[in-house]
Amino acid sequence: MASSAPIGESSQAGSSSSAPQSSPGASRDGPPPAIICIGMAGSGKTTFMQRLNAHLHAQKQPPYIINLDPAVKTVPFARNIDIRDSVNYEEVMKQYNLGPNGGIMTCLNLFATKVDQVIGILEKRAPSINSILVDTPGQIECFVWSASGAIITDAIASGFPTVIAYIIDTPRTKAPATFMSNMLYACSILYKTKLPMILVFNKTDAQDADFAKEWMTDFEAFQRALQEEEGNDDGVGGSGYMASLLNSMSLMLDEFYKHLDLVAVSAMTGAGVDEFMKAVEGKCLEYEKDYKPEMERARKRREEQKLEEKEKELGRLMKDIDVGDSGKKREEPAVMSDIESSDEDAGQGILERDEDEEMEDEEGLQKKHERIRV
Ligand SMILES: Nc1nc2c(ncn2[C@@H]2O[C@H](COP(=O)(O)OP(=O)(O)OP(=O)(O)O)[C@@H](O)[C@H]2O)c(=O)[nH]1
Repeated sequence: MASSAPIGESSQAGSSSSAPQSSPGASRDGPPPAIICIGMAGSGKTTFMQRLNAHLHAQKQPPYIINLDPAVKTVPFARNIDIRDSVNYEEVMKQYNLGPNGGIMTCLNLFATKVDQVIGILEKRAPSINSILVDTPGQIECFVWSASGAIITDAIASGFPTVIAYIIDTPRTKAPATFMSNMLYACSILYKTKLPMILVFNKTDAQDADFAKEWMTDFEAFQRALQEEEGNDDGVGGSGYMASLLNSMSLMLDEFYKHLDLVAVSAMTGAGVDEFMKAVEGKCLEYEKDYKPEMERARKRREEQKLEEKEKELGRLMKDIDVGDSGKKREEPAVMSDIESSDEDAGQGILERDEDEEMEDEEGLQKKHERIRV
């Protein structure tokens, strides 16, 4: 179990008082939106975050930034909360004898045990911040498919209107089959997180995203492109099972596209960032209207189930006590909490950074890590 760095306080979080109306946070009452950046390795998540950060700073609406990538060496922007302050990735790998992906997942697991503190800090900061940006590990599955990824995402989404920005490397998605694979992945993330999603076609300075817009709005155009890729005229994707698989998948995706916004951006040049922020506003409204009520219903169901299970367990325990004590009466616990173990660790460990903190060099990081024992 990772021991924790002391909890620090930032006095520099962005102020909303001077926020221009174009900010998603400024035009809303209630909590600021959270944007979780997810994308394949190398799709440009970090560069996109850097661009958003610069854009929001230029508008005098500095975002609140959380880095959830424990393996990243350097991050080119200031973070308010950084997973690397709580867990030492190298140390975790060494101590638990893990590979790179296992190391990331274990770091996320350790961090997830402190998520209530992160939410506490965010709630405290909420009145004075305009938006929350969350960077995730490049090993997408470590975050999206891990229990800790879900715990962190759910915790943020339960308090803040949350939008998933799925970053796509446009030049690498030009081939119809790759495009479809990427869309299927986006579909699975949408299904897993159940949060509003924006498809961010990045690197449009190198390859425009017109083809993607066309394929997402014109089913026949995509079918034609698939046909051309396979180099045949006898039906999409050739013959046999492959043809029917591609046909069914593209039909399914056609329905899925209705729930998505597509934005073409270049994290490198800054093109499309305004459109992205507008899309975030739209998705925040969607979150309030559709996602939040559904999430609350799901949470209520889970709580009811948990209570039911606890009652069953308590019943079993009482029976065991009666049987095991051969008739001798024991003192019964007064309340449920008397028989539950308490998590002593739960209230400590998250360090909130000073926004003015310098970007760490290797030496600085090393020193920080020495404070952190895993
Ligand atoms: N041409 C171009 N290159 C970009 C753009 N955005 C990012 N890149 C490049 O893409 C590469 C990967 O960018 P990163 O921001 O590190 O990508 P990432 O998704 O954070 O990477 P991981 O965290 O390792 O998964 C870098 O070489 C960037 O310079 C863009 O808009 N245009």
